[in-house]
Amino acid sequence: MNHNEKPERPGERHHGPVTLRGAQVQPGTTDQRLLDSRGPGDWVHTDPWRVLRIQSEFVEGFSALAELGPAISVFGSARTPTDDPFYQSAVELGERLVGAGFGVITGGGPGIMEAANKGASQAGGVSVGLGIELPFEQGLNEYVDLGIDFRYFFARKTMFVKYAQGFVVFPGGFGTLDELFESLTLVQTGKVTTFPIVLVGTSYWSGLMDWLRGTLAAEKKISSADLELVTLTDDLDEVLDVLNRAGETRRAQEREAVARTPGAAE
Ligand SMILES: C/C(=C\CNc1ncnc2c1ncn2[C@@H]1O[C@H](COP(=O)(O)O)[C@@H](O)[C@H]1O)CO
Repeated sequence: MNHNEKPERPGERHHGPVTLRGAQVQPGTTDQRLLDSRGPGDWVHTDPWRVLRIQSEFVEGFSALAELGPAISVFGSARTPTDDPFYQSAVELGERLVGAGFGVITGGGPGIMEAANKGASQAGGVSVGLGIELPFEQGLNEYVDLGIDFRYFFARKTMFVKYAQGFVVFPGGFGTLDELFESLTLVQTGKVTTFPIVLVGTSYWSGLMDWLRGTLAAEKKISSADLELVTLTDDLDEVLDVLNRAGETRRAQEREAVARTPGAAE
């Protein structure tokens, strides 16, 4: 009992504002009920429990990445072998992103993800891997210096966007397309602003770009301006240029926002 609680009469229990008497009084304490319980475990497979697990992925991700500086998310095929020219290009991009003051975020897996992490780590920068639980064991690639494993794709995808200033996308399959189109939708609908999306590999991506222009834009399912949300190039200088320019725009916007804040000029 603490000093401002009412004294308990025999057969009576107080829990904060609640008074329990007679059959309402449960034996033992709340701690005992938590620690001693040995009930069936099937509730861990229920949706209310999953909601807590999902929540914990956001909490873990937000706390691990809160102090990450400016970063770029790099995507591309998990199946790209180390002797593929795009692997080498992703290593170089990782290095150059670090040189330009960015950390590198990837899905933490093999292929292009490994290459970008390798470049970032070798250049002494921040190399982040956001792994995903898959039906087969694989683990984070060896060049990830800050790794988080996710059960849920959607929680992981939030981190790719929230902690990056832009996306660079190398040739890839369904996973890469999913990440590309999610980011395009977020930019198109204004959910993220000043967010460059760069596709590396003109010959790989030009069929898709032609289809977006010739079918989606032509049939007015997207506007022609939406096509300008993407930069298509083979040139890493251009990739860096696009990302740096967006970084400058973002910093100018932040300065303007501060200047508009009441009392900031005083
Ligand atoms: C296919 C193999 C391993 C898959 N391992 C992955 N680990 C982490 N992230 C992955 C993995 N596979 C896909 N992703 C995500 O999707 C993108 C690549 O998918 P794609 O279908 O290969 O284009 C990638 O950016 C990740 O975020 C066996 O080697």
